[in-house]
Amino acid sequence: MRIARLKYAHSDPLFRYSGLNPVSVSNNESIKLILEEEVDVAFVPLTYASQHCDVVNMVPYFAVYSRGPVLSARLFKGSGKGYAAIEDTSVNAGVLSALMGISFERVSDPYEALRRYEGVLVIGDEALRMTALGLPYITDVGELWERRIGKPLVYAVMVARIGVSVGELMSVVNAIKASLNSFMSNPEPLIREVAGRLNVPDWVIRDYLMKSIKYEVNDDVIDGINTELEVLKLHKCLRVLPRQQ
Ligand SMILES: C=C(O[C@@H]1C=C(C(=O)O)C=C[C@H]1O)C(=O)O
Repeated sequence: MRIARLKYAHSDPLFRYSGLNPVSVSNNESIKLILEEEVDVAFVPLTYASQHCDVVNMVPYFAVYSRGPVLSARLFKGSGKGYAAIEDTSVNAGVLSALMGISFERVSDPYEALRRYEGVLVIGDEALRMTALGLPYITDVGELWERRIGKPLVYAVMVARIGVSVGELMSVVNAIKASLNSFMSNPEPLIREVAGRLNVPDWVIRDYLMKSIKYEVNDDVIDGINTELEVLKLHKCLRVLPRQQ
């Protein structure tokens, strides 16, 4: 099976020890690879999964979500007017639009944007670097969601193109499960590896991968997804594959 992972640090525990060889892509690219049939399985933002529910099913074992401060999705405080977001966000931008009633211009350089806007939404590894620098922020999206909604905030879901082999899919699920188990049983080597790559202190990645980001899908996560689709005004058409016994 051809597989796409998200390029951000949150997905390292899912794949680092999996033995799989996924292509590593941005949020916006991940759904394109599915639509172009370049990959069969991918982690994609919940927004795009729901917008393409005619093409994909959700695979209900792993997702990328948080319960509380996420560290990697923050509206950083700038010194100008209005709000901007980097290009590769739809989930976090949708959440802030829905909960704060704000809209975003799009920017490619978040540091430059801090001079021009009063708030700049940054996600992913660059947001972790800004968090590590202690840059002031208006809100952490995971923290805001927890306070206002009180359910899991799901950023990315695992999807498979409709019609792919369930047997092959389950071997991918098992490989990801094995990777997560390896990480959890001895987290420090990967924490150090990721911290070195991002050039941030180990504690930031330890907090991020051990406390902020969660992976395991359960009924609360499915319920959180349904609430999130309502809040973001997205279609509730995404089918969830039955779990194999
Ligand atoms: C929490 C994060 O999740 C990412 C943010 C997303 C978004 O804002 O659209 C979508 C999927 C995730 O890759 C992050 O990278 O900061």
